[in-house]
Amino acid sequence: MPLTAATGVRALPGVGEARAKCLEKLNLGTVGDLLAYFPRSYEDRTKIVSIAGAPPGESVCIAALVAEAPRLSRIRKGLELVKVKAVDETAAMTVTFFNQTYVKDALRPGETYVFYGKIELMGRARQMTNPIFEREGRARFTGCIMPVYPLTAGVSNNLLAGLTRRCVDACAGEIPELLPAEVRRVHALAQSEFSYRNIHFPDSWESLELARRRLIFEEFFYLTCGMALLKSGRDRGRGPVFEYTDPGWFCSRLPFALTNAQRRVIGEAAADLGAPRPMNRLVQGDVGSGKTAVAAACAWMAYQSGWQCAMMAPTEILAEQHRRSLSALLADTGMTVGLLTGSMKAAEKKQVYAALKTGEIDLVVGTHALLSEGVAFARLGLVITDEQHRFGVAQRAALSAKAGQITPHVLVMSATPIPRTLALIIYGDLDLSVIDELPPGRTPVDTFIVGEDKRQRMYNFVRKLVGEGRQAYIVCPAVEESEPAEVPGPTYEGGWGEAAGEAPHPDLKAVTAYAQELKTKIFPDLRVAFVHGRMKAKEKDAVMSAFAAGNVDVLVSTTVIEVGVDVPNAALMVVENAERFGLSQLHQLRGRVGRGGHQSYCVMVTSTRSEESRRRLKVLADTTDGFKISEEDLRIRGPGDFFGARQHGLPQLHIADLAGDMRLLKEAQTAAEALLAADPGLRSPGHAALLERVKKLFADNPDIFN
Ligand SMILES: Nc1ncnc2c1ncn2[C@@H]1O[C@H](COP(=O)(O)OP(=O)(O)OP(=O)(O)O)[C@@H](O)[C@H]1O
Repeated sequence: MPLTAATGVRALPGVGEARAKCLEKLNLGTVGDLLAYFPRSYEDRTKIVSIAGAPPGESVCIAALVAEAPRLSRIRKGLELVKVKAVDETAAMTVTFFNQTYVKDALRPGETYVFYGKIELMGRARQMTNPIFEREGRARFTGCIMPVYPLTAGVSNNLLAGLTRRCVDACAGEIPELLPAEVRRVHALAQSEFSYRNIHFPDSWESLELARRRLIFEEFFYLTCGMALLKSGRDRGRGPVFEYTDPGWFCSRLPFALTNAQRRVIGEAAADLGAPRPMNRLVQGDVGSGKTAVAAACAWMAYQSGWQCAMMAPTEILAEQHRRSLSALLADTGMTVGLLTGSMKAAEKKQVYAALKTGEIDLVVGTHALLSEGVAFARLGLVITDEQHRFGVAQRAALSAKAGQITPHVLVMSATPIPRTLALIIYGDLDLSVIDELPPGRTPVDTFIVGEDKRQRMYNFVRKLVGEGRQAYIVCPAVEESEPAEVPGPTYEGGWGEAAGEAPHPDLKAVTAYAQELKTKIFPDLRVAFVHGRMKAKEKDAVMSAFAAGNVDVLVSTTVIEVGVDVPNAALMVVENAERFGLSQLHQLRGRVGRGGHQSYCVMVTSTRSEESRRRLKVLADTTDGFKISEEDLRIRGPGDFFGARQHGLPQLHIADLAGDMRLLKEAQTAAEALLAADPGLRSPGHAALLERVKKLFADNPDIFN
């Protein structure tokens, strides 16, 4: 039976049940999976030299004749040696294999093999240890550019290379060419078959580059098309038209005058809310730029128009805080604000469910608990998510689905400024509003980088500020707090950001121990408290509330306070082991202070000697512009770290890298835009296969195209 992309791996020679199981661990179930399993690097095995001409210590290929029968000797138990003499016209060498007895029969005297390995000189004798070899002329593992695949137990590189070679030979030509000819011509892209052949078994480095370019472009192209289709799909939905879209009264009674940027963004949202097409807007604002007021204004317009609003936050502390600050901003509006989090008692939840269903609650703030089955609304018209890259397309869609037949308006808030090209990809389905102005009267946070030698001075400084009536945070990098499970559920809720069920991080004790030390030895006269993600929600809330109320002077914390926590009286942020944080994260942490009228400070304590780390931290000391910082962060760490593993909710990319291949990303964006302008929705029959492929890339979220 001829191989096709759909053929299971069991049909390949040498793959039995056990091997198939091992391959499954790498998600390799079919020939098509193997074809799309790209090497992570390549080994240059193209250099073929003579024995005498081989530079010692360098990996090379040598074609040599096996001069005599290999000899097997047992040195001791568990150590067996096969030695063989090989010659070419320039010299002889001894080839030694440890614990590979099969070699004894595999190498035949009088035949020529190509050996790939390093020549070592022992006096004047030449020797090679454990080389890879194959019969001359086969050129499967030697004399070529060898792909190096990501592996797992039971799957060797040679096995994968062998299987993939078979698949490529049998069906690379069958892979349909989905990139339109015009796109390939304009962007000088290689053909599909060529690219699949050469990404696995490049015939030269130039061919490899061409193949990579095409495949990366292709992936970006599908991604951009997908995001654009998503957006146009949303645009076609029917939204609730808000009759009341004048935020004037709401704004006039706020305790502060809105900034121009806030006004503009509220205006943009109001225009969306009054239109029949559902709003899909991302509000990006640097830390402390006042996004909450924008959310409140929208929620109020929903209420005035007779619709309910749901706001989803990534953590319980934030949900609770949003509820507090929204309640304050909406105090005299007559709106009922509710809270729904996973740690609430079942009876409390039930009450909220009922009140949402009857429409008694006008605005509900909550965590992922809002997505629970029991949650149903009377008239959900507006969904707000506070993202920080934590929800992504699928979860936003899940909350919107609670609105039943209509497509509610969606407002996404993000405090992590991201470079525009990336924003287009990650939030490509959204319109963008930027709050690019801070409320007046904010003095920039003074930022210092200090070493261990200044620790005592830092403590004195904490004491001095507390003496002046301010409060301080001291953050330790102990636990990966801010990495919630990707899917909503009890893990996230219960664990509050740390995967529940995992053994506590050994450093966690450090936070508690450090807090204890501060409490008893360093600041016995101050009110010191601590908070971390493994505490029960109630305990955390109690500590946070006490801090917010000014009843705690020094709050020792893990990064649970990273996003959004708002205590204007806090004027000092100390970050321990600052080198262990990402720049954007440090920027977020710094954003927890300087929120009131007080001069505020950020002290980054580090004992790192690494030049690179110090340079990174200096970026932060030099600028307070979140966009600049995020660009630098992206440049240094790449998008994986930047967003946390797969937190952006995008399909997983096989070969393209969102930070590294920025130029190709831009090219692909341009090409996709042009194609979609000519054929919106990719409805022409000639693009049917392309459309299928785009949908497949988003297969994790099949609903998003409906
Ligand atoms: N126009 C304004 N004038 C004065 N203060 C304001 C203004 N807008 C908001 N604030 C205050 O600034 C603080 C920060 O606002 P908010 O919490 O909405 O910021 P944010 O954009 O959500 O920032 P973060 O992402 O860091 O939480 C709050 O204490 C809020 O009351």
